Amino acid sequence: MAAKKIKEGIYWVGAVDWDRTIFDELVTLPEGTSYNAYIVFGSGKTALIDTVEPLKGEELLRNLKELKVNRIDYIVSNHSEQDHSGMIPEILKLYPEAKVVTNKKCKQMLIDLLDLPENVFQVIEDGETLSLGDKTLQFFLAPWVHWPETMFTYAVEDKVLFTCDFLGSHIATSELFDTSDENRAKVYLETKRYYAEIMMPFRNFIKKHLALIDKLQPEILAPSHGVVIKETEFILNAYRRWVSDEVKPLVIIPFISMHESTRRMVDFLTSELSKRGIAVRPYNLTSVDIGNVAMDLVDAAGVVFASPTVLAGAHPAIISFAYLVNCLRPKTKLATVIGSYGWNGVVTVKHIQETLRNLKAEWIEPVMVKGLPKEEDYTRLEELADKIAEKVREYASLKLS
Ligand SMILES: Cc1cc2nc3c(=O)[nH]c(=O)nc-3n(C[C@H](O)[C@H](O)[C@H](O)COP(=O)(O)O)c2cc1C
Repeated sequence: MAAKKIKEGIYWVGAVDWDRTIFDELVTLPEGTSYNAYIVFGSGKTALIDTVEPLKGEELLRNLKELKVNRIDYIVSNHSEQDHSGMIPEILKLYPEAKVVTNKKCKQMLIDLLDLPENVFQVIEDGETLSLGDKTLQFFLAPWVHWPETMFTYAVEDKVLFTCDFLGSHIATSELFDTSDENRAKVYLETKRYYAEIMMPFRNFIKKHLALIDKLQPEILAPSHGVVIKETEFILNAYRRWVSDEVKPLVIIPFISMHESTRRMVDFLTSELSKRGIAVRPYNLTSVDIGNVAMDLVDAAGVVFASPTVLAGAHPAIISFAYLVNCLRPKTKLATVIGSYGWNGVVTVKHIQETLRNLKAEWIEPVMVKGLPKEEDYTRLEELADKIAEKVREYASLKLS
């Protein structure tokens, strides 16, 4: 994709990965992705802000050539992960006069990850500025979105904030900005997916970073994946909702069933919750896109883990999912377990609860059934639906922060 102008003297020079389907060997990419690098031409100096995934490095080099960039004074590194930093060694070869501008932690990580030598760095502190002549860059440490060394770079006069992974989305597009109506829904969805999969564990750090952005009042948010954002409030408001403690009256039921017993319980509970006016979404974990479940976890009030007992514990697919939920630390307020067993179902409940030790949710009494659910088991599920519905209403009506 050719270089694109953002403002006078500021250009997108990144790369678009149209057909990438998975990231970190974990996260699916229904819309592909992009690696956004930017160049800022001041009257005196030129700064490149982040680079791209080395597999797409040719695209970055082509864009620099197209813009006739014959000197780079600074390579600003907002984040040391290789999809943004991986081309720094190549850029240093082509522009040996350049200094890598970053914070102390990021410097060490770049040395560790890319084997860069000590002498290429210029270390900055939180809030420090760097003059490019008629343009100024200011750096703000923004730890844990999503690594400890992450930071933002602000083009002060132009009011463009380069946030690296923060506020990003995995979208491959030829559109630089998010302005078209058709694009809006996609940007919202993919930004939510990105938040759910990458940023959600860092909710409390993000609250602080949003407060900083409120102070800066940038006109443009330029993340390192997906579209560049002109309608800043559209994305910032979404983030504000996601990181708040408010939940929606939604219950998700991730489930596995080998011989249909657990599935019958899931179908029945789904219907009973729906009858009680609670939004509910069962997810069969054998075929689901985990990103979709993660998006619901952003604001669901409750999760019901539904599993058969297998070899003295829960089904491994449920445990694998529960492990992920434990890492993502959603704000889910209540949780419970349902499922079927042959001779001992207690172990299943314990296995799931132990896996979810980071989840700060209220645990509701589980319903475990021997074999297929019978009349009295359906009655227990009705009672469970009553309890869940009552609690969900209570939690979803609270304005917690
Ligand atoms: C491979 C396998 C291992 C099992 N291990 C246990 C077990 O350790 N403890 C137990 O109580 N039941 C065990 N069972 C029995 C199932 O939990 C029981 O059949 C249950 O009703 C299956 O639920 P489903 O129909 O939702 O798959 C096992 C079943 C299978 C197929």
